[in-house]
Amino acid sequence: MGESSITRRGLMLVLSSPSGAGKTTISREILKEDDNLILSVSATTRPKRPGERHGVDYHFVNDAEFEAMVEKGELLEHARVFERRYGTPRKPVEEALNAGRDVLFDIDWQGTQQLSGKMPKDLVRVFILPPSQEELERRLHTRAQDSTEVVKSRMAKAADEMSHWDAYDYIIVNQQLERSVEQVRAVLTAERLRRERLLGLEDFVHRLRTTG
Ligand SMILES: Nc1nc2c(ncn2[C@@H]2O[C@H](COP(=O)(O)OP(=O)(O)O)[C@@H](O)[C@H]2O)c(=O)[nH]1
Ligand SMILES: Nc1ncnc2c1ncn2[C@@H]1O[C@H](COP(=O)(O)OP(=O)(O)O)[C@@H](O)[C@H]1O
Repeated sequence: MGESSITRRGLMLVLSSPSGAGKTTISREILKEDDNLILSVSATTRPKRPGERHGVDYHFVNDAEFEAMVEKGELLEHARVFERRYGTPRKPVEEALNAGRDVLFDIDWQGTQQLSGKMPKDLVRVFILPPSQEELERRLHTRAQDSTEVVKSRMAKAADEMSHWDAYDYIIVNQQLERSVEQVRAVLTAERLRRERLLGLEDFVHRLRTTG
């Protein structure tokens, strides 16, 4: 039996949420069990939290280094969040997509908006909401790596961030973690089958229809 000759361009799976809703936790679960999905590691000027690793969680850079990346056009998108700068390195993304690999982005609504303008066909946008305001606050405290002051400022911003839900294709309320993870997987499974992403389909069907 021959293999089907259908291949596919990679897709860009964007996960956004107000800080603390659970997107980092969900991303890690998805990445663990998906060989064709890689994480886009952003550059940021924010300080490293305990447990975070340079080049794995973020590329931790200073303001001058970040500005140099912007100047050289090395970032696909960039934005300011909580007074810090964040951006997506372009090269790894382009290489992955061309190789048929999918890329997961943990970026905010500003970055999503920029990518929507640049690469609308490759983009699948998922917005994650907390089940309630109380639970969001509880999760921010549980994470316990930010000062009370930072938690307060993040709660204040959450209301603003959540107003951008309508710029996303899929909305997931992260109540039970396992269920949310399943839901993101379902989106990924379906989006991978979209006709527009498939390459070599005409030839494949032509051969299926040719007798002899
Ligand atoms: N536009 C943009 N946003 C990013 C990027 N990397 C991270 N973010 C967003 O910046 C915000 C703060 O991220 P972080 O400091 O890691 O705190 P978190 O809220 O615990 O994830 C989150 O909303 C991220 O999605 C990026 O490369 N571009
Ligand atoms: N479904 C869930 N139920 C309970 N706690 C959760 C759930 N999802 C995430 N958390 C917890 O909430 C906190 C914030 O999650 P995190 O993934 O860091 O959020 P984000 O990346 O959106 O800022 C973490 O302590 C995490 O373990």
